[in-house]
Amino acid sequence: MILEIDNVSHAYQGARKQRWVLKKASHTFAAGTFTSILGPSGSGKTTLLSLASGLDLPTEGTIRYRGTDLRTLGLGAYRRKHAATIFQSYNLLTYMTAAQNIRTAMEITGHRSSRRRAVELLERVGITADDAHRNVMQLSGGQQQRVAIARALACEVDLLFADEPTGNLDADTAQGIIDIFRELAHEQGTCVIVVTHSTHLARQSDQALTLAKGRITVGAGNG
Ligand SMILES: Nc1ncnc2c1ncn2[C@@H]1O[C@H](COP(=O)(O)OP(=O)(O)OP(=O)(O)O)[C@@H](O)[C@H]1O
Repeated sequence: MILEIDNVSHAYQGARKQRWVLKKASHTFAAGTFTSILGPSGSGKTTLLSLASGLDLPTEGTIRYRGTDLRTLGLGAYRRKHAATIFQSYNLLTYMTAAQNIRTAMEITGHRSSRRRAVELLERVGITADDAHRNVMQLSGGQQQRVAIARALACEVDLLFADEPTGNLDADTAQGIIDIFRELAHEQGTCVIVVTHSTHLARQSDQALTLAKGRITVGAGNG
């Protein structure tokens, strides 16, 4: 298994006491699968994603990448080498062009920065060569989302996380993004894990999980 969430509990410190958001959540994820995670607002989906993508360590329990505890692997190394995340807000560098954003990600993750490869990756997600050289702030929300996906592809990792990737997009653009995720999982063997409120997206994933009461259950549930 590429990723194991093993009895993970997570608490945030409140004014007076700790508030447990995850309570002994467990699940294992295989390479080459596209998984959606549904659940009511506030159920801890983003928290689970941030732990699984190595932004923070769980209060209790273990997360393993190919059998190794992330504590042993180191969160920084895990994020650089194995896990890419597409955030709700895209987190693009706003003073750069789309291609420059991709090249920066290549440099940060230790890949050779190449203008040609950056444009290739952008074209793969439907950004034209012309748009690749425009400042990202001149692109639409859907295009910025695609740039964020191309940036994740540039990292050449085998785990891809996305938080509400189709939330602000029209139906056609959203479908294009879902198709990219399916292709990445099924043709490149990437493990794609997406947090969403969209049952349309969940129906097209290989596996829908629901987070409720701090635990993960298999199936789309009522979330
Ligand atoms: N950094 C933090 N500090 C304290 N509490 C937090 C923090 N992040 C999240 N929470 C709380 O943890 C709970 C779960 O939040 P989380 O964002 O993980 O839920 P979610 O399922 O992703 O919600 P949504 O669907 O609305 O995005 C919420 O009650 C939230 O207020």
